[in-house]
Amino acid sequence: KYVMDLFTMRNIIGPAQLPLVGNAHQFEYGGAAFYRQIMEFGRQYQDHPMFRIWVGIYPIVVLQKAKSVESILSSSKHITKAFQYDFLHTWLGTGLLTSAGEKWHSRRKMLTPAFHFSILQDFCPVFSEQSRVLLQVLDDQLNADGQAELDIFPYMGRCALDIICETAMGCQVHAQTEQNSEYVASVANMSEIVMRRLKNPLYYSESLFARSRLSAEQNACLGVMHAFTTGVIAERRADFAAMSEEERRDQMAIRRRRKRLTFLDLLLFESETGAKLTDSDIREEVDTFMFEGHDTTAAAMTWCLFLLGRHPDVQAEVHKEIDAIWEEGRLSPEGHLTSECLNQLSLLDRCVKEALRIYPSVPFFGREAAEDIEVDGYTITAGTTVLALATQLHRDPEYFPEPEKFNPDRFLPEAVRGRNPYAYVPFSAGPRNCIGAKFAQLEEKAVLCWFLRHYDVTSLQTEEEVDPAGELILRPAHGIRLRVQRRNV
Ligand code: HEM
Repeated sequence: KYVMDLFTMRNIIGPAQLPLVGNAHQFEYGGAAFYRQIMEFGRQYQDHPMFRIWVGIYPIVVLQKAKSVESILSSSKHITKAFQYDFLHTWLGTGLLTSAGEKWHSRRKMLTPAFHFSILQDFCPVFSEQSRVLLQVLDDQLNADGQAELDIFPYMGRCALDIICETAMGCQVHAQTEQNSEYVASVANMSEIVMRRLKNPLYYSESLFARSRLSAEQNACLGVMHAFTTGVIAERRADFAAMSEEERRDQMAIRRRRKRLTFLDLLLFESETGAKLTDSDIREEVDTFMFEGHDTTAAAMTWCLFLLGRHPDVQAEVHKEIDAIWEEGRLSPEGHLTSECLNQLSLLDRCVKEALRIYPSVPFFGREAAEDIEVDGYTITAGTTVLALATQLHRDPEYFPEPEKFNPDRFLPEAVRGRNPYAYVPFSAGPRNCIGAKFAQLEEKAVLCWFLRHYDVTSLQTEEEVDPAGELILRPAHGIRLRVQRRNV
């Protein structure tokens, strides 16, 4: 296979490789340096629809143009994740993100209703309540002038964790008030470990990896993360078990009618009735949604605040748009932001989209070519790992002139009209797109709306200083330092 791959890949441009080692000896060890390196490859080969790298004997074809990405993402054939996702199995099992075939199809069908638009509206009060907790926590950090300088990323991580636990799992973990970030920190470590493994072909062997220091670190992270998710399931299961059979069915009937079936309730319900999910089936989905549902939005909100802190003119306009909600009395009678309010925040919406263009929370995602594919005149053979590099794709000057510039107007309706939809894919696209995309966008806007209603932000780092680290999530390697100043509202 290796020799065949060497032959078929010969036409695809990429850095010179060594026999058997490929480019592995060149890969930078740290996440931030690796991100810079991959982006540099992208720039070097920007006139090509793709480039290839070799991790030992395994080729990876990196797609960085809308048309080449389209040929993979739009197809219902190439929906199996690249074999490198197997490195996530000890953590996420074969939950929705990592599963394939019939298992993926049936789970996707089962879980889609839990993120239906009508349910999202019910989550809005939670978004507001948890944002208020965030404001209290931040207020405690302010000095007498109502000011503080802090790294905002961990605060966003804990806020997003509280939100996903309450909305999807129906349980409160109080990560914000108890400053409990052991789970959040373990997710960050795990993400780094998986990336280190991905870059080192020796660690593709389970037995070699099991003997490494990295594997011991991974086990420690898994202990923390699985204990956390097991606790969440146990709490919800106890509530569930306390009900009689009839009550349970009634509860489900009531919730279904009101369309308020939380994600975890749905799994527990299915475990007792239809699909007969086992405990480990439930755990892998809870692990998957807990990770995908908090780390991605935390990074997205953080990067958006960083960019607004770099562009005070745009921030001033966002403040005006947000203040109008309070001035015109558009909050719900309970004082929450409603989905209608949030849908009217068109400038904030464009800022969120533009931030996801420059700093997509999921910087790359991979598929296995299900059959030989012709892409822009190149043949990619069946079984090859294909990677969509969102960070580079989103910087294609054909669609985004002056790509490094923060310009929310790129997402005005007239600018979007006619643009190839595959030029911008922060939530991936096609059948295996992000199931939580709408949830994420609403949550981001709600939290940012509360945040910016109460604070002015100034970024204390420049774009050159923030150093994004390209791991499973695009996280700021040294945090995002902001000066927050309480507003007079
Ligand atoms: C700004 C926030 C988010 C971004 C940028 C994002 C992005 C993505 C991307 C790019 C993928 C495809 C990954 C791949 O193919 O490897 C994905 C898949 C997924 N996302 Fe998100 N996501 C976000 C928020 C969320 C939230 C809030 C949830 C859950 C509530 C979620 C749950 C999932 C799941 C379960 C998948 C796998 C879907 C499947 O394969 O069928 N994501 N997301």
